[in-house]
Amino acid sequence: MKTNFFIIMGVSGCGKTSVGKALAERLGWDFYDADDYHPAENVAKMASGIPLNDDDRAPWLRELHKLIAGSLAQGRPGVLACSALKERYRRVLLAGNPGVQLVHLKGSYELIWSRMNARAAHYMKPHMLRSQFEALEEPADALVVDISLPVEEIVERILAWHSGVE
Ligand SMILES: Nc1ncnc2c1ncn2[C@@H]1O[C@H](COP(=O)(O)OP(=O)(O)OP(=O)(O)O)[C@@H](O)[C@H]1O
Ligand SMILES: O=C(O)[C@H](O)[C@@H](O)[C@H](O)[C@H](O)CO
Repeated sequence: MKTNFFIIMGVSGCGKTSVGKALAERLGWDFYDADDYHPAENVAKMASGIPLNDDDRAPWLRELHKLIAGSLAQGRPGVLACSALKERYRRVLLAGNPGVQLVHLKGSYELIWSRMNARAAHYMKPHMLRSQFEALEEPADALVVDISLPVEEIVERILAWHSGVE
């Protein structure tokens, strides 16, 4: 199956936005950041230091599923940066959406912690990182890329995979 859509996933601060944008630019595909689709209540909850639960994420995931289905239906390939931490969340995103490839940006707690602390003001505060790792269920079917590499190199690896399988 030809890949028409990438979901760049992983815990907060793993580099989804940086890698997703750069990848979309290289491919000439549309870029979407799932953070832009959180309802205001979810952002307020995270900003107050409370992790989201399954119920908070459910409507957000349904919205993102529609987004992917809509872009595939229009024949517009895309890249979505989305935490997609649990298997059941990924099932919602992928249901009936063929040609979507997951890319898991994987790195240590310590590395991501240090990057989150260095990042300019963001509603997701570094102390929330523990809960992100607790929620994470690593996918078995993703392309896994090590985030200690520079963004450009991560993008090269995804592009190499993409050209190798098609
Ligand atoms: N491969 C990398 N090498 C060095 N720095 C990186 C890399 N990837 C991301 N960063 C930096 O780490 C920080 C977090 O990256 P980014 O915002 O892209 O992550 P994210 O997964 O989208 O985070 P969130 O989900 O919390 O929005 C940023 O300051 C970014 O510049
Ligand atoms: O599922 C979640 O808990 C959220 O999507 C978070 O991962 C943040 O929105 C994102 O990472 C921004 O920091």
